[in-house]
Amino acid sequence: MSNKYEDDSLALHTDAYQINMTETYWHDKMHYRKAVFELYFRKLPFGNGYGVFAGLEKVIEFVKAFRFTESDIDYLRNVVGYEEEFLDYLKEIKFTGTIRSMKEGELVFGNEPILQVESTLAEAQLLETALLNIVNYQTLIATKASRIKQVIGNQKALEFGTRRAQEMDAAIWGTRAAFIAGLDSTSNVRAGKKFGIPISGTHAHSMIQVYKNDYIAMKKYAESCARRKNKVFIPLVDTYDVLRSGVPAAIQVAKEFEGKIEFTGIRLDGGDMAYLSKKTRQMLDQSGFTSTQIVASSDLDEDTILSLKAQGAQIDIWGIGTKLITAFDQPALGAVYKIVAIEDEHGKMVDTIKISSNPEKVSTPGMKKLYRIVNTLTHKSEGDYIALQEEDPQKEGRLKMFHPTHTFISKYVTDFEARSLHEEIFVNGELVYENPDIFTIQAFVAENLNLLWDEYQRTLNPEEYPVDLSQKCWDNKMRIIQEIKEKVKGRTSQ
Ligand SMILES: Nc1ncnc2c1ncn2[C@@H]1O[C@H](COP(=O)(O)OP(=O)(O)OP(=O)(O)O)[C@@H](O)[C@H]1O
Ligand SMILES: O=P(O)(O)OC[C@H]1O[C@H](OP(=O)(O)OP(=O)(O)O)[C@H](O)[C@@H]1O
Ligand SMILES: O=C(O)c1cccnc1
Repeated sequence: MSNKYEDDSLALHTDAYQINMTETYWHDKMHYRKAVFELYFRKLPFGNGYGVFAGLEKVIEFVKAFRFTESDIDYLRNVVGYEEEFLDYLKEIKFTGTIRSMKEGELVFGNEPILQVESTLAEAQLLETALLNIVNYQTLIATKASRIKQVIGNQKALEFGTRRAQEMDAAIWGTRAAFIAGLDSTSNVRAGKKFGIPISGTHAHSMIQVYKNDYIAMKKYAESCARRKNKVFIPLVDTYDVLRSGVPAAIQVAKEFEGKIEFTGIRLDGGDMAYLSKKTRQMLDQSGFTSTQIVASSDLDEDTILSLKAQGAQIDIWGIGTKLITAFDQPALGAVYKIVAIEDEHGKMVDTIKISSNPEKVSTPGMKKLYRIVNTLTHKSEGDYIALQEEDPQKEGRLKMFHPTHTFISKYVTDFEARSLHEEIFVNGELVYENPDIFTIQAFVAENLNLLWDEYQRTLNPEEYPVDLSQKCWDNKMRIIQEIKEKVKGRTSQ
């Protein structure tokens, strides 16, 4: 081992600047002031019409365990040399605040708070990097998986990506995110054990290469399948020649082992999979194996799957690896963590804002609540609605919803239910929320998608889903922007 520190606590899984800022606040006696931060992204990934939130389970694990260990303190002393009293303060720090969050599997859109941290300034600041790290990755993968699932429909999808994932944690948590967004199983056995995700597995080309012959390898494999409880036999048929060797060998072995194995499928991993799957289907059917399914894998994503389906490929099950687990076409979600309110010297909460020349990047100040406005006649969502904490949109008989930058785009909604999208996860440092099991979360995603019109769900050029501010929230934002402009003007004219 290249280091002399005995543990690897996660409190240091942060950017150095977070500790630098915390030290400044501590020295200035600002560290204990109450602050509110919000985590959100601005733009949906992959041009998708919605995102699927994942990451809360790991956020809970992280916050629960958040403590600097002796060796963390030693390390900070040795490499930065922070003053001892500050290190003493860090030694004692743990999370004492409140976290509100969307539930895992909730649909999420740009510019709405996924998660809010209300705590001391120091604690809230020190959580930033890890929270973003977790939510950015898992939400990205869940969203990619949901796109793939849109195209696959009711057919089965198997997650195969571990070998290509950006390291071990990404494989484990990525496959969990993919499962909650609608995939059916994982090839990662540890993820199966850790999260209860169903596991599945066929075999690799190497096994055929070892025996140098499709028929002999498949026969040996069938013998071992026959010894297993589930008896499942899914040979890979494309090592040498799909139609002349792989499929005929699989059929021959399946006939010889009839009653001893379950010939549930064959796997195709290359070549022209539209053509090969159609021919394979014919061969299986002609041999009486009409219920044996065709599994396809090989660099699949929503585009290749859509194209294969359009070509009439006879594929029943899709194995998806690299392009899903690495979010190949967009490797990062840009979620940010912004302070929206801070306690002043009189104990009063004051709203804060970050101005940008790009209107879409100006943060929305204040402590806010997030609602999904569900039309009670159509049972579809009219959009999401961000209101100030003291407001209750459900009390409005006629709710005005308008676009926060193009305000002339507006509508009134009358028959609606304003569903609050935030749950309390921690209250005053206590964990008060129990995350549901992964099957419940998966069902929750499907339920949530039912609330969205198809126009928001298509994978290509979906309609923009409304995420609106209440009039009061919008007025508050404009007032604060105006105040800041006045202040800046005052300074430049001095
Ligand atoms: N009929 C098809 N239409 C569109 N895309 C296809 C079709 N058949 C296969 N593909 C996709 O084309 C790509 C195939 O690329 P490539 O030819 O490099 O791989 P391969 O045939 O699997 O070869 P190998 O097995 O040697 O890696 C994969 O992404 C695969 O999913
Ligand atoms: O293509 P992906 O979507 O990433 O799916 C996973 C891939 O991993 C395996 O290939 P690999 O070449 O690693 O091993 P093999 O010898 O089993 O083909 C498998 O055959 C898939 O092609
Ligand atoms: O079980 C499989 O077929 C599998 C697993 C991981 C990667 N590729 C294929």
